[in-house]
Amino acid sequence: MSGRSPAKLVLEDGRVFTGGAYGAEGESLGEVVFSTAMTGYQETLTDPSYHRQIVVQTAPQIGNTGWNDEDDESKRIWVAGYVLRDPSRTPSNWRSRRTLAQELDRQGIVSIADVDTRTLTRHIRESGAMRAGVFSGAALADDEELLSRVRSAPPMAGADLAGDVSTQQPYVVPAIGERRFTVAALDLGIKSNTPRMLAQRGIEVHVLPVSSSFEDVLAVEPDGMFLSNGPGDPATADHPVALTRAALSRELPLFGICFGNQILGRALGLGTYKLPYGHRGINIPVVDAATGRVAITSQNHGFAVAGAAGDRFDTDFGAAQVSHHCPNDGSVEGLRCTDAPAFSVQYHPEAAAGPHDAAGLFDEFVDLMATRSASAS
Ligand SMILES: NC(=O)CC[C@H](N)C(=O)O
Repeated sequence: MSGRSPAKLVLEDGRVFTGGAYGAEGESLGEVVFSTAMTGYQETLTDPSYHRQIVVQTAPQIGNTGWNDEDDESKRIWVAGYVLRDPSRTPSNWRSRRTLAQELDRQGIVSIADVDTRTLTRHIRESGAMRAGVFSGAALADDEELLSRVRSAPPMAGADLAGDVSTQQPYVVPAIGERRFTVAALDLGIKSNTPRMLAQRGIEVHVLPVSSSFEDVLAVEPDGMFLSNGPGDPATADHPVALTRAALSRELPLFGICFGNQILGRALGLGTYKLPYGHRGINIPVVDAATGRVAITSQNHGFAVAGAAGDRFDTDFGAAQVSHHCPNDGSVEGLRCTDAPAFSVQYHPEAAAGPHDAAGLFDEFVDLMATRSASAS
């Protein structure tokens, strides 16, 4: 027996899972999604792309390395709630400062443990990601009442969330070593490791609020523009799409990750759609159309760009193609312009804790800026 007080996870379709209260007690509402990552839970919890989502970990034991003061991907935990099978009772790691449960409690994240996460994950795979709520303590009530609270929450489709997570003020992450390039990074929910990996390549990163104008972008005299990951439905990201179109028409070198891939897709005239249950994990294969090579990647998205493996299409900015796809479901995993210096991927080259197969994409961005500045001078 865990000794935990009762808690419930209630799904929008009426399915109820019982477990024990973990972290903070109370109520959390969001979209329930599962991640198959078996490590890196601290990075998952602090990834702003998980804003308004209740994350289920399929790995049964989570929390073994506790919580440290170095690995956060942002200033806080963003997941709305957390669902676990069997949290570690005795974390052990030289960097650990407190337990996962303590940190969830400290940040008020209402979570649930002792859940049959295997059954739950199968249910989400069959019925799709949907709204849900975690309830414990004073928030517990009968199932009908809890279900009506879940159904009153806003769905993820149509949610415009980048403004909730973006920085209010611009800030600069200096280049490590000699500064080679300056990049304007639009913060749609950027993870700390992204500016770090750019900085390691001699890039001075100006992280800009999502509300920035194209004049704000140009004011940093950028050699390139970067579109970050972020939460919410890409169909709502009209302003970032407009900024991207402005960058494309000026032939400003551009690189986008995840939400950034969806925004580039829209800027090129493609649609986006909601996947049934998304891709969340750290061992998801991606095929490169140019070489046929497969990379094992970290992913976290619920939407995708409409298209198919290897598609070539005309855009307002010349030709472009689907550069990568996922062999699991055939969905688009990358875009590349042929006539403009722009590319993007749906997966995460900045992934920490790994895998690192895709880290070379940051070098490609550097090469794109180097080619561009050589041809301009
Ligand atoms: N990690 C991300 O950038 C996610 C992008 C988008 N919110 C999605 O779920 O598809």
